[in-house]
Amino acid sequence: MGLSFWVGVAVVTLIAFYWKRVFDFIRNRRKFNNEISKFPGPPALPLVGSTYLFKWNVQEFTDQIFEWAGIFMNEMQGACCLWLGPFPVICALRPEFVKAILESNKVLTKGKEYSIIQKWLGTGLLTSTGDKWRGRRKMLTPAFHFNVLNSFMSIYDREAQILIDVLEKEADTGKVFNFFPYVKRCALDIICDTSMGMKVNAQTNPQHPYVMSVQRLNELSFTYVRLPWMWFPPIWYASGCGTEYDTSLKLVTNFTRQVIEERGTAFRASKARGEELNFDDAEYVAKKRYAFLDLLLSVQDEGKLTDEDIREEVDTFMFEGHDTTSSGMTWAVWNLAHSPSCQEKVFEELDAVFGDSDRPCTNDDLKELKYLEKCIKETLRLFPPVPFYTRSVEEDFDFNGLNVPAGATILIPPFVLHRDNASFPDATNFNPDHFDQEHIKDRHPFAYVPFSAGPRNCIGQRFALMEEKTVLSWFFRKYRVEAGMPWKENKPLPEIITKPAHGTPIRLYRRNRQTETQTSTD
Ligand code: HEM
Repeated sequence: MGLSFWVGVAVVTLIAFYWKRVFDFIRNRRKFNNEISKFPGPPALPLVGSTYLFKWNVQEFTDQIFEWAGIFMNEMQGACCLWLGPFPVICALRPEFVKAILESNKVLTKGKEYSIIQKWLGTGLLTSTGDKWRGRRKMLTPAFHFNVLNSFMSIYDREAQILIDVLEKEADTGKVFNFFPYVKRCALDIICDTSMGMKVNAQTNPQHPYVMSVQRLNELSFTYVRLPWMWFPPIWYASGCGTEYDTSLKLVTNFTRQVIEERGTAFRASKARGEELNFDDAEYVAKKRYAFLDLLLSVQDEGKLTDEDIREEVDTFMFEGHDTTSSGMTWAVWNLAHSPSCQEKVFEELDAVFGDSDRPCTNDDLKELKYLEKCIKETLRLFPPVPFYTRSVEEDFDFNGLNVPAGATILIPPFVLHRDNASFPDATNFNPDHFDQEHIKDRHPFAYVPFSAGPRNCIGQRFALMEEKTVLSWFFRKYRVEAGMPWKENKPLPEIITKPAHGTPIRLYRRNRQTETQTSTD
């Protein structure tokens, strides 16, 4: 008897043995497909889904997303289905649906795409779920106590001043240069110091191996998320991405482990001297200059965290806490470079608060910088640093009779929601007045969700706004910018973190009457 006979016998035996499971699987899959097929969406083929339609060029892909969103926004309560290979992704295109998802305590688990960053971040706050996430969220919330954030002001301020200094060489040359890498290194220095109490000095030492590896991990993670065939390890490794990812990962995680060890030794020594962590005493916190890591070490002392638990949380802050803010700041500079009248209003506000002094920026100053804040918020609207985020549906989710079956993924795309003219008149243009109180009150609160919302919102929101305001206040105290490329030519690339396709090409001028008069006659 030939091999095919025995294979046939094996298959029949397996089916006979597992018939109930096979039967349940087929029945559930049919029910699932039936539910999903009710959602409108671009055409899909078996196995490849809609990916065969995807434009290869990321910029063209961005345009394609907007085109599809425009078509499906007004159907099925703003829900449509995009098949990413064999996986259906339900996209939430209207604020009412977004609210139902983000406020729900049932849809808290992140989507499958987060698996690539899990290799780096483990199951830290961003990627964990269930009781682990709840426990960690409770544990980490005190780290964002306003006394702690206020104590970070001196770090934001110091790094902003270094940024101003390193930019000196670009000022008044009349040459176009890319501002983005400068602000990125500034944000990286800020997050290293605030989360680990460690200075990597990326602004003055850009070739630092840690700095370069963090950058590479972010880029490779996006390649993984966008190309579903990379989810198969043989292809991921054959492409070279897998090996490069692993090498960068080793370097980054070893660096964090070493910092934890060193800081842990210092922490235990101070504890032996009788010093206790106390966030309620503002003066004490300011003097001690805690990093997030110190809070984690104090919790470890109570036996609640291992070294590896601490590592995943520190790396989560590193991942979430610098690409996001640098994206926000670089786009803000880009927008203001294209809006001289708005830039002028920023100058007026800054001059009213600081005059021509070079004194540090304080938390009280930040409260005065209301127009700058509107510019930052408007930038987060047009170019949300996190362009989309996802949730895994673990039990059927009902919204006004619309059933999203268990097993589906829901995608929330601030990038699309924020450009809906129904919520933001003239939505594709930069206009800080969108954040005037009278406009905010007329808008659905979930039409604007750059930091997500509900129980899994961004824990670093206040940190981010304080950092961006401080750095930009220094930048515009010192410099005036002009755009080095037309607005429409520099499209946003909705990678894991939104980036400008051509960087941030600008010309920089010192803010003083003499040079401003000179450049205006150039
Ligand atoms: C402009 C800057 C920032 C933006 C736009 C932003 C945006 C977001 C968004 C949209 C989420 C939800 C992601 C999801 O559901 O998958 C999130 C979560 C998170 N963010 Fe941010 N973020 C920013 C800055 C920061 C900073 C500075 C930190 C830390 C210092 C931080 C730490 C986190 C953490 C830990 C989470 C996970 C929270 C949880 O699941 O409980 N973020 N952020």
